[in-house]
Amino acid sequence: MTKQNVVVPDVKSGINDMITVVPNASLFPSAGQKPPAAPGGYIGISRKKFLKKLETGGGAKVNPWVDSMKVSSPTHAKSTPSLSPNVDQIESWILSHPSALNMFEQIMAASKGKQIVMFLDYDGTLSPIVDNPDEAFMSESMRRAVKAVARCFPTAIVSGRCRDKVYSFVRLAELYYAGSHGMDIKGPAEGVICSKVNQPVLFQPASEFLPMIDEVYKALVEKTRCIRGANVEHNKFCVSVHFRCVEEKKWGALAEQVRSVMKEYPKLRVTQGRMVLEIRPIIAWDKGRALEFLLESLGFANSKDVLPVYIGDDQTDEDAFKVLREKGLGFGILVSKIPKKTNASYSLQEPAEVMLFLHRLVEWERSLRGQSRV
Ligand SMILES: O=P(O)(O)OC[C@H]1O[C@H](O[C@H]2O[C@H](CO)[C@@H](O)[C@H](O)[C@H]2O)[C@H](O)[C@@H](O)[C@@H]1O
Repeated sequence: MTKQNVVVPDVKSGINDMITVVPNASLFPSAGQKPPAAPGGYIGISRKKFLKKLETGGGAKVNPWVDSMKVSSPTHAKSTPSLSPNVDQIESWILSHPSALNMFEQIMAASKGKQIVMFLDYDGTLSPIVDNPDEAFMSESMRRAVKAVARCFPTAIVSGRCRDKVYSFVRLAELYYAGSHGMDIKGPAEGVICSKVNQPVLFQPASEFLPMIDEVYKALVEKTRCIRGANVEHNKFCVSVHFRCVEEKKWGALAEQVRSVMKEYPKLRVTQGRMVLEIRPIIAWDKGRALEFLLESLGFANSKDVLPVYIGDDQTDEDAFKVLREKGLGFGILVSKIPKKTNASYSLQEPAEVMLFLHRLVEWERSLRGQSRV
């Protein structure tokens, strides 16, 4: 196997999933290479303990892909007390990542004299996590909340999904959409002013990978056909292999099939999301770069007059949180019920709280403008 196709920069978990992060680790370490780093993103298990878990009887290493798949599984975490954070850890995490609802006034105080720009992840942020990715619908009340926010501030949806697919869920033409983990960016529909310079926005930095992604999608569908519950999703510039509905004892077989395909594609990498393996091009582009691109196209390149607020639940959202933190710009808000290592400043527990936060934003903006409350 070549070095390129073993890149696994992030392994994350999800909301109820006891997620862990394995930054810059390979899922398939080659000879002499260290096993994946400890789940540094997870609060509640030490690196030493995690490495120990990688060893089975006789010292044979468990397939690290399967291991990280297990660690990100709610059933696995629930049945493994050592993976659960204790009360002290939860309290200390809440102190360092307070609720964005409780801190609303402080957040708004920081926006004085600045243009707020909203960035919203989709799955797990605007819609609850469900078994079937095709049924991750957004509620009408959430749609109304996002629509109201977009009337007040430039608003973008930033998703791992194919842009058309996420648009079919959100159905609001006035938004910016960054699909395929930010590799497919489009501004609001024609007729809606979409940037300060009033130019349409369309950016696809991974176009040359389209044929390869089509090919790998077909190969993955074929190879995983025999594994009940496996679901391969074509996200245009990337592919998702879902294992949420695959029996845990089959995860090894699934990982093996994915590996057998991926070894032929050194220009693609695999990362892990919430019960999903994500296959995408090895290019220096992610949700963080998409955020920067959108701010620039809105006329806020290197500007201090902007306050971006990014809300997301996923490991891929960490790229955007990191950009905000490094630039000292705006705020990241992590949607999670459990402590996780994050670059976000604040937290919200679930999509219902995201909706409350959006409502408060709109009320705040309207009260500032002296408009009547709807
Ligand atoms: O960036 P996002 O908008 O959060 O997209 C990330 C992935 O979300 C979807 O998968 C996740 O949600 C599904 C529906 O709730 C769930 O079944 C799955 O287990 C989750 O991983 C989407 O299907 C993926 O293609 C996205 O990459």
